[in-house]
Amino acid sequence: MTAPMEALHVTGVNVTYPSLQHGGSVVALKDVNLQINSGDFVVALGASGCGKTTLLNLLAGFLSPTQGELLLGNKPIVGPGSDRGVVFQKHALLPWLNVMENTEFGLKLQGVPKNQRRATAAKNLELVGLQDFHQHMIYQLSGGMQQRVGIARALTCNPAMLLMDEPMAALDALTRETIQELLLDVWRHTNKMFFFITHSVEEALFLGSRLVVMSPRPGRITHTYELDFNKRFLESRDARAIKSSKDFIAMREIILSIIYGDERAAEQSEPIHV
Ligand SMILES: Nc1ncnc2c1ncn2[C@@H]1O[C@H](COP(=O)(O)OP(=O)(O)OP(=O)(O)O)[C@@H](O)[C@H]1O
Repeated sequence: MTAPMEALHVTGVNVTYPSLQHGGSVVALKDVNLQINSGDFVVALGASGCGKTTLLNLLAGFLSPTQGELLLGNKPIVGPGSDRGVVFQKHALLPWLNVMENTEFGLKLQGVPKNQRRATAAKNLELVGLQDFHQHMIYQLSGGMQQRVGIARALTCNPAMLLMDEPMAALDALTRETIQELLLDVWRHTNKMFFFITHSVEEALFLGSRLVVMSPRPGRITHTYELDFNKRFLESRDARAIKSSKDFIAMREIILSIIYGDERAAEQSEPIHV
């Protein structure tokens, strides 16, 4: 069974939260518009508080917009669903279950027969290089291996879209690079929509086929860039050569100057309240 080839449309989305500090409301997202097609790897980057997690929570269906619309295919997003898999930063696996049981968990909840769900989970564990670790308990795995289980688990219900909120943030630099490369292989293999949040400009440039830069107060998308460093990696397999290339470094400096500018501006301003 392949995931349906459908696009995600975010149109005119605003989110305001009640502000505990100031009594009024905080505008977390303002007039956000975004389209993601099958095979797009969209990375969101921006200064702290620019609304990245709020946007991911909307896509996951954990949160509803104050205004605007989110459509996956023809269906409005009104809550979490098996058409979207989420990979969290950490602590999302069930420690009392082994690797296979964690990976097949979503299919078990759906009532899929054991043989069938084990076959699907095994395929996804192979995709992330954990074919020899089915029986391991989560505490027996390194942080990088745990994130591989997280990715396999998020893929197991064959979602149209994979949502990732800083999934590499807790990993050491070397493991992080290995998982970045693995993620690009998974992306090429599955051709799903990927939405990925990071604080690392280098990671964003390396992974994304589209980079959306967000700016805080109020949170909005201010810049969009189409990128091909990921495709260049998939052709050459030489991540170091790509990350040290002139155009990669030039793009990194452009993005850093935007984000540093936003951070300085945010330090000097109060959140926008309504
Ligand atoms: N539940 C909430 N209640 C009130 N305000 C919130 C809530 N969640 C987020 N905010 C505010 O909304 C804004 C956007 O927050 P969000 O977590 O989406 O940003 P972010 O870009 O993911 O930040 P970071 O990079 O620091 O994780 C911030 O000003 C934050 O303080």
